Amino acid sequence: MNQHVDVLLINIGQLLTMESTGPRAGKEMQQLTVIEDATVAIANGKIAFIGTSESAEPFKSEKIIDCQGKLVTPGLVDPHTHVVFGGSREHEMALKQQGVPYLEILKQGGGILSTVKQTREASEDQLYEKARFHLDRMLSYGVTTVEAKSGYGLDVETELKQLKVAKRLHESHPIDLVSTFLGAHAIPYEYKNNPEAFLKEMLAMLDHIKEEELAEFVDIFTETGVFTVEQSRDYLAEAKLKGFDLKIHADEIDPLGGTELAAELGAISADHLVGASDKGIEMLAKSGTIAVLLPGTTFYLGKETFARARKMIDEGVTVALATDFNPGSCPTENIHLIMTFAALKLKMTPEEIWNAMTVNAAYAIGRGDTAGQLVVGREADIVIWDAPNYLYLPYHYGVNHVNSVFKRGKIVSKRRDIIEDTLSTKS
Ligand SMILES: N=CN[C@@H](CCC(=O)O)C(=O)O
Ligand SMILES: [Zn+2]
Repeated sequence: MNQHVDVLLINIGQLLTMESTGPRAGKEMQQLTVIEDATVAIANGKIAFIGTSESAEPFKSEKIIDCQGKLVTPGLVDPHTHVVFGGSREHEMALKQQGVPYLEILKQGGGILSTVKQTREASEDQLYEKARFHLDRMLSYGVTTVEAKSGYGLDVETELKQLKVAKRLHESHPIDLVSTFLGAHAIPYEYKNNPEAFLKEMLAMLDHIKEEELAEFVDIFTETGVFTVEQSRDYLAEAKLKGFDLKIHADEIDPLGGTELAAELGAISADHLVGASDKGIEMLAKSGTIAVLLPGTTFYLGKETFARARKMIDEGVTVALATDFNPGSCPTENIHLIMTFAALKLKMTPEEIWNAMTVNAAYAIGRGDTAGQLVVGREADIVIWDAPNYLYLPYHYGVNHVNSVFKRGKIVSKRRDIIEDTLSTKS
């Protein structure tokens, strides 16, 4: 008897399974399992079959989707975003054009601190609606799992408000959200002359955050004029003792040594890394700390020098890519654009880019076992692309290539009606 499944995707031109037993480091990032002329069967929200059409057993389904030779992949994972925030910062564009540096705007009370003011003023519901709008857009780009940082409160009440919004969105939005506590994102005005006392106040929140399951990771912005390497080390060591995995905004603008610190503390990821030293890169390769690179930010900050992705990969580092979506240094949800930046500015190959946005991105936020791969028995988070092959996305830039997005086997975003759903049986 033909096995009954809920959805059958047939006539897939190219299928990337991204199947992997762990994060892919260095040269392994060149590996890609590509199945030509493939079929995927979905039952109870999970993948029931994946393979060539020829090898597919006869299935029965009320929903057969003819993929018309298109590319099909796992849902993308965005492992570094600041998606919950109030307001916007378009007025900073003119300052940028005049050449005022990012850290100077922050020093003058703008930048992150401007978003802090707007986030403090917003109600929980306002923040929820605004973040939902941005998440809908991310979903439309084929992103099915997202990391979300707090860090625009810099006080107990607003940091908790942001984390609660992320939790509510995780429960209500098709995208899965993974939360990071970034209370140490900047020094608030109230603590201008006493950053240590501020860090203490943020650390005092950790027990409550753990109890209420409001975040899995603790992050800090280690940067000139923000937190020093020494302050970051003490802060993160304490967070680790309290059972949190660690992340660092490391060497984004000035090469202070945040990369080395991330490796030393066994952080799950070190993010940005534009100024990472040779030693830092070597240490990342040894510690297995994932390098989350954010070329959209480097572009938007108007920098000429990008993170040394080639050196990292050549030396055996595990690299992931993310949008860094936020209202200041990278206001875009367009992860396809990040693919193109990764190709042209980081000189990453298409194979490395796909690994960096699926398998490795999932491992960078502790979701390696559930997201970023299409494997029998896993949840069916799948994207059908209006593209003939995986090379096409970094190549044709600046636009949205998604045809349809499935989350747990259900279509949650459908941009084009060219796929025919037919009521029939394939045997
Ligand atoms: N650099 C620190 N944090 C963010 C930017 C936040 C902002 O400018 O609002 C980042 O990752 O780029
Ligand atoms: Zn960030």
